[in-house]
Amino acid sequence: MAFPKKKLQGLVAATITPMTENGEINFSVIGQYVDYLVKEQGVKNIFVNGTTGEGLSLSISERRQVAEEWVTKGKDKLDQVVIHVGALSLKESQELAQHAAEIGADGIAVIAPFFLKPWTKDILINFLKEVAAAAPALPFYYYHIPALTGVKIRAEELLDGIQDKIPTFRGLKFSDTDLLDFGQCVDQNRRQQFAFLFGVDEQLLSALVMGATGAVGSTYNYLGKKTNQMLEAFERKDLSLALNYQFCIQRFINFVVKLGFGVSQTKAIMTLVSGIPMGPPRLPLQKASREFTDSAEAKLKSLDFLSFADLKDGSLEASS
Ligand SMILES: CC(=O)N[C@H](C=O)[C@@H](O)[C@H](O)[C@H](O)CO
Ligand SMILES: CC(=O)C(=O)O
Repeated sequence: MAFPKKKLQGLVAATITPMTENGEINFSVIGQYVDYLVKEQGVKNIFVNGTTGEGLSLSISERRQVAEEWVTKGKDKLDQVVIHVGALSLKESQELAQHAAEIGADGIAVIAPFFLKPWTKDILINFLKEVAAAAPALPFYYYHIPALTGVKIRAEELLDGIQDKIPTFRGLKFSDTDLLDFGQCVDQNRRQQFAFLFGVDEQLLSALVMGATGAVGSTYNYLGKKTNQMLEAFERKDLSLALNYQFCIQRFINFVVKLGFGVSQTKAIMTLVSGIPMGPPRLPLQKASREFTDSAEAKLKSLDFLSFADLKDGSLEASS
C-alpha cells in the first residue's frame, strides 16, 4: 500500500494547529495553510500533531479530526503527511495509528511515553512495536526528543536491530543536539534506507554533514524557502554559501531564543509571516506577548526574511 512510496526527504514542516481566540481548533484555515507551505515556502511534507502542533494538548478526537483535515487538504498537493500518534496510553496511541492508516496518511511517528517512562531500550522498543503493529502498512518513525520526554535512551542504541522488532521502521526524527549520537545512527545503519530527519533547525547544516537525509522542524513553516536554499547550496557542495544561509537563520533563531521561544511564539511568527491567523496556543501555554511579536517582526525585516509586501492586512491584529 503505502510502502512503494519514496523515502521521506527534504524539509518537513511541523504543523501548527490553528486555533480560534476561544481556543477551539480553526479547521477553516488548513487548506490555505497547505497552499502557503507549498507555494510560498516550497515545503511539501508535513508532520502533524507533534510538539509544534500541540498534539499532546489536544483530545484524541481533536487529534483525529486535525489529522484528517491535513490529509484531505493536502491531497494531490503535498508529498507526504506524517501523523504523530504518540500518547501516554498505548491504547490511544494504537487507536491514532490505526486511524492514520484509515485516512491514508503516509506515515506515523511516536515519541517515548513521558510520564511513566520506559527505562531501557527493550521496554521502549516494546512500546513502539505495539503502536507500529496497529498500522502495519504505514512507515514508522521514532521521534527522539529527550529534552521534552525525559527519556534519554540514546537513538543509536535504539536503532540497533530495530527492524527485526519493528518491520515498518523507516526512520528517525532526531530532536537533540548530540551529534555523536546522530552521526552514529547514520554510520551504523548505512545499509538500510532509513530517513534520518534532524530536528534542531538552527544546527541543520552540521547534521547534513553527518548524513541527515531531511529535517522536521517548526521554522520550516516560515523559513522553508531560506532553508531550501541552504539545502541546495549544500547539495552543490558550496559549503560557504550554505554556511551563510545557516548563519542567517541562526541570527533569527538566536534572537528569538533570547526573548523566550516556543510553540506560542511560533504561532505568532507564523501569523505574522503568512498572514494566516494561527490564534493563541492552548493552556498550559500562554500567548506570545505583543512585545515579542513586534521585536520578531523587526528582526525578520532586518534580515530580509519579511518584506512589507509579505505582510498581509490584519496579520498584526490577529497576532496581538
Ligand atoms: C523543541 C522543539 O519544538 N523543536 C523543534 C522540532 O523538533 C524545532 O523545530 C525547534 O522549534 C527549532 O529548532 C527552534 O529551536
Ligand atoms: C518540531 C517538530 O518536529 C514538532 O513540532 O514535533
